[in-house]
Amino acid sequence: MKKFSAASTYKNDRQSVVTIGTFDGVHIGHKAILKRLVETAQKENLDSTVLTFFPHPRMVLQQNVDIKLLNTITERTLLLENTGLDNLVIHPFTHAFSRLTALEYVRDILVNSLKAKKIIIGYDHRFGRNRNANIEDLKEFGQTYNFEVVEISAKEIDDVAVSSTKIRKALDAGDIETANTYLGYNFMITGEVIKGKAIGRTINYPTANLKLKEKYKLVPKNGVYIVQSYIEGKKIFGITSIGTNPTVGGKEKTIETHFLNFNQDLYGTDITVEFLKFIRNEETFDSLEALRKEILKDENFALQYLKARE
Ligand SMILES: Cc1cc2nc3c(=O)[nH]c(=O)nc-3n(C[C@H](O)[C@H](O)[C@H](O)COP(=O)(O)O)c2cc1C
Ligand SMILES: Nc1ncnc2c1ncn2[C@@H]1O[C@H](COP(=O)(O)OP(=O)(O)O)[C@@H](O)[C@H]1O
Repeated sequence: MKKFSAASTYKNDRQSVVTIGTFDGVHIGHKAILKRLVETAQKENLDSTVLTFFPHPRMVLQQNVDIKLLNTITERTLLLENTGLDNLVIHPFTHAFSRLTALEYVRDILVNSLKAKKIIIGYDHRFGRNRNANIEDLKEFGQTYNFEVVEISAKEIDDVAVSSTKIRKALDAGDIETANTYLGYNFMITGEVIKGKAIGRTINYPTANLKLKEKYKLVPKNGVYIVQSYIEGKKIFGITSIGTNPTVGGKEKTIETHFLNFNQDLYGTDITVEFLKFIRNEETFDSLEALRKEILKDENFALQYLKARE
């Protein structure tokens, strides 16, 4: 897959079949569209091209809204790459871009830059300044500029019944199983292991504290989860606590994982934690000993759950 950091840098002799969207999550609904894109391109001897935007339009247009995304741009890029497409254009979504008229957008970006011969798009897609234009307008532009519009119907979209919003809501409620089913992979968070208060080891539960690079990454609701990671290529299960650690008087939100049957220095390394199941809400305990006993229960619950899955 070739990656381009703006439509203006796109270079290609071949014409393309294009699909456009934010694709946050690259979930099973997105994957159905992307599969169609790649298959159409192969059949018609065109390049398959995805036009996506970063930052998320709402991060730019509604700056007071603290929008959280299912994927970092790195994750989105990797997930899109795995669909087998030829070209990924990550176009900077700026105020200036949002002010382009429908005509300017179609002519300059889709036709002149991306050489669109065919555009596969959802029935409710809107574009151009103030989202003024719709799919019927796009079809008209197609007659002027000689491209075809393939509409994905409401039924096709409803049949999948998946949306990034539904997945965000599931994660906000700690419903990892629903989120993972819709995503088609395990929801994950990547960060660098940093030093914490070094209390964990004193209760025999050392925890790798993750520092996230991206402020906009969605973190599931506070609580305790069963997770898995790949450390030096080996799958290791763990129990993750998300929250402010009220028992030890914490204030900042932390994401910390105790890996099961594991003893290794992880400071400074990048770790990806894949979420498998919610165990319980975060609680305030009277003592560290009471917390230790509860974590022991969490550990046993996780071991049983993982054993039953085998
Ligand atoms: C599985 C697990 C469950 C946890 N549950 C809670 C909890 O319910 N309440 C709480 O205050 N802290 C909870 N913690 C966080 C501990 O307070 C924290 O790991 C401990 O203070 C060590 O912090 P440190 O990494 O800064 O040394 C939990 C930690 C783990 C690993
Ligand atoms: N089973 C384990 N799970 C998580 N971290 C472990 C484990 N064994 C050793 N470690 C190491 O111990 C560190 C955590 O110890 P801890 O006492 O909780 O200190 P901190 O407060 O700095 O996180 C981890 O960052 C990692 O380097």
